[in-house]
Formats: sequence, structure tokens, C-alpha cells
Amino acid sequence: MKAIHVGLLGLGTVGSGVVKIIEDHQDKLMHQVGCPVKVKKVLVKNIEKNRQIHIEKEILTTNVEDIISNPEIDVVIEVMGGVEDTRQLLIEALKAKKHVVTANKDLMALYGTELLSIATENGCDLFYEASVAGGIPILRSLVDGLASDRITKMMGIVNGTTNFILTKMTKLGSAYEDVLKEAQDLGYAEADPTSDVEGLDAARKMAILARLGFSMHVDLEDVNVKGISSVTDDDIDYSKRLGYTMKLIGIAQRENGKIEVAVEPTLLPETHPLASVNDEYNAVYVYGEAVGETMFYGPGAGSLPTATSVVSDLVGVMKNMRLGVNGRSAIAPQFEKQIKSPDHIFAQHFLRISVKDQVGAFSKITSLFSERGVSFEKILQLPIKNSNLAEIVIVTHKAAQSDFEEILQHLNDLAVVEKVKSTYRVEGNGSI
Ligand SMILES: NC(=O)C1=CN([C@@H]2O[C@H](COP(=O)(O)OP(=O)(O)OC[C@H]3O[C@@H](n4cnc5c(N)ncnc54)[C@H](OP(=O)(O)O)[C@@H]3O)[C@@H](O)[C@H]2O)C=CC1
Ligand SMILES: N[C@@H](CC=O)C(=O)O
Ligand code: NA
Repeated sequence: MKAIHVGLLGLGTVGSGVVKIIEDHQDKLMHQVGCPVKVKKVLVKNIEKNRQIHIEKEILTTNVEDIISNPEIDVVIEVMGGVEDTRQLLIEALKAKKHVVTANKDLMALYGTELLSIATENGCDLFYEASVAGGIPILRSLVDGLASDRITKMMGIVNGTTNFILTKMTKLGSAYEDVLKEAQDLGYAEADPTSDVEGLDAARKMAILARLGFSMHVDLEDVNVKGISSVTDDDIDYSKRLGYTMKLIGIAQRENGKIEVAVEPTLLPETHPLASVNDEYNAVYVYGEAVGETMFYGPGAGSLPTATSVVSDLVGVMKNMRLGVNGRSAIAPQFEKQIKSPDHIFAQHFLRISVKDQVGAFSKITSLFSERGVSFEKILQLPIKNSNLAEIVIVTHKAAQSDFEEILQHLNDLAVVEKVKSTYRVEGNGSI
């Protein structure tokens, strides 16, 4: 039977893994799809570069047309990254009736809707499992495994780099910059790691998850984002003292048809299932009205885990080719997008405030909270050595985001408050 020919755009961390899996698992692939799978051409920037894997030099090219306009190539696998130019390339590939598999969340978060509709118009598949939570088959689980349910909440650790950094800072006391460098060396971080540490990479993934889970057209701008670059050792220490673990958490929840999607450093009780997800591992908790609680766990970044999702998508394309049903799996959103306003978003909050160590300071602060009906779950007050300042650490009960923001503004105006040093969302007290 005729072989399926693949054109690969990119041969870095993920691309090398794809080549390795296609070679090493050829028997399994042939058994599943009934024909050999061959990598025909690979686009790279620099042909002369030393590579981790062995590859015939004549397969490499710097001319994208060798892939996009190559009539022998059936499937284009995009693992090079980039947005605008890559979007044009993939549109060209789809119009040339090539199926596409991509790991590119930047692209799918911004142009996923457009690309999926071009794929459908051209009878092509466009699969992107690796774009969210690397090796975890989370998109297929939402689209197929939980297809019959109504999903109301998804919460997870969806960025390997930041989870790696926070784990090493928490468990080993490592310095932020050193661990970031380690994550880059291990191939977890993006080409520009700003998108990892500032939460944008996780926001892109949460937008994709919310779109599929809630069947709504969720845009990247709908996601409230805060990253981990301002998290300090002190914040981590205080969280530990209060029994919490700091994680970069993505939350997407739906209530009465309205949604909230956010990514922010969040404190979780140490006993929470997501608190024990460490290093580059990811986990996504999904709550469905009928199924109840489900949780998906696995490596969120790295060469072979991510490539596993890519090659499994390739198998999906090839199975559809055999059945003659390519280009029929994308489903248009069922619901109009409705975003929750801040007075409908409720969460607990951690605050660390330095105050003048004087009589009445504490009551001035507490009355700001009580005036808005916000009560405290935990409080810690400690003197700051060699100063006339004290540090107050508070964990509130659930409060509306609008009330909390108002309290913060007024706190900063109080004469007894030297500085609100940090605030974090707290999740998972009582339930996931
Ligand atoms: N690393 C990971 O764990 C994960 C990555 N992803 C996504 O997968 C994609 C690839 O990531 P990763 O493998 O880490 O990236 P790398 O930087 O390791 O590899 C990128 C590859 O693409 C090639 N390339 C980049 N730009 C061009 C261009 N303009 N023309 C030709 N070739 C180009 C590079 O060529 P050369 O080798 O010559 O420099 C390189 O081989 C990204 O979209 C990323 O977000 C998704 C999940 C996990
Ligand atoms: N940079 C990303 C790679 C996978 O998506 C991460 O760290 O999770
Ligand atoms: Na995945």
C-alpha cells in the first residue's frame, strides 16, 4: 500500500521527537493505518546546524515550497512556531489540500477559528492536540471522551516551564533566573520565554480549552492574565507557612451561560490534587455536570511527550484518510460568548501588606474589608526586623472581584499602609 508522506516544518525540540517516534514506532503506525509513514522533507532555518538526531541531509530544506507545493506530501506537520508567517504557510498548505497537524498554541489561540474553517472548506483535517498540555490528550478528551456532557469548570497547570520554576523555588529554594535557564536548556520554554513567565502561553492554552469545553468563541483578550515574574521567595515562604503551595493556575468556569477565564499565580492547599503536580508536569481538572470530577495528568512539555501528541494527531489524519472523512470533525461553537463581570467573579485572596507598627493600624485595615462584607479566614502579623514596620498576611473568605479591587485601592490610600506587597488568588479550599 502507498506510503503516507509527511512534510515537517521545524526540527527543534518537538520536530526531532516527531522524527524519532515515526522511525521508532513504525511497526505500530503501520499496524494502525495499514501503510508506511515517511518523513519526506523537513524545513529548517539552518541546514548546517548540528542536530540531536540523525537525519539524511537531502531531506532538509530551507525552501518551504519544497513542502507546501510538493504534490507527494499528504500531511504537513508544523512544529516551528511563529504566528503571522506561519498562518500564511498553513493557509497555503490547506488550500493545496494538505492536512495539517500543529503544536502551535500562539497560532491556534489567535487564528484557530479561521484556520479550522479553511481546513473544513478544503476537506482537510487540522489537528492541534500538542498545543495544550504537551503530552496529555486533553483536547481529544474534551471533544470525544466528554462529548456528551456539559462542562462547567476547567482548572489546571498548563505551562511546564513555570511549573518547573515554581517547583524548584518552593522545594529547593532555587533562584528564579537559574531555574528559568534550566527549563530553557531542557527545551521546555518558548523561544521567547516571556510568554511562559508572564502567563501568556498558559492564557493561549486556556482560551483553546474554554473554546472547546464551553463551545463558545473565546478570544485571547477574554483571558485575565498575570504571570509569575513578580513572585518572590517571601511570597512562597508565607504561602508555605499558611499551608499553601503556589502554582500558575488556569481557570475557566461557566455559570448561567457566562464564563470567566483567567491565568494567575494561585495558592492551593497543600492537600489539593494540583498542588502535587510538580516540575514540567501539567494537569487539567475538568468538571462535567454528568460525569462529575475528572483529572488529566502528564508531561506538559519536552520533546518526546509533545511529539507523542503530534504523531497521534497524524494517526488521526491517516485513519480519516482511510475512511475518506477528512475535514469533517471541526464543530462550530454552539453558544454566544458571554463574559462574567467582576461583580460575578468570586474567589478567596491572599494579601501581604507592610504597615506602620502603631496602635490602631490593624483595625483601620480590617474595617476596609468589613465595610464591604469581606471576612478573613487566616491572619498572620509579624514585626519586620530593624524597622518600625510590621507585615500583615491575610487570606480572605470568598469575595467579589469588584469588591476586592476596591479594597485594594483604598488600602493603598491608607496612611498606615506602607505598601501592599503582593496579592494572590486562593483556590481549592473545600472543593476543587
Ligand atoms: N518545546 C515544547 O515542549 C513544546 C513546544 N510546543 C510548540 O511547538 C513549536 C516548536 O517548539 P520547539 O520544538 O520547542 O522549538 P525549537 O525552537 O526547538 O525548534 C524550532 C524549529 O523550527 C525551525 N524554524 C523556526 N523558524 C523557522 C523559519 N522561519 N524557517 C524555517 N525553519 C524555522 C528551527 O530551525 P533550526 O533548527 O535550523 O534553527 C527549528 O528546527 C512551537 O510552536 C512551540 O510553542 C508545544 C508544546 C510543547
Ligand atoms: N513552553 C511551553 C511548552 C509547551 O507548551 C511550556 O512550558 O508549557
Ligand atoms: Na495535549
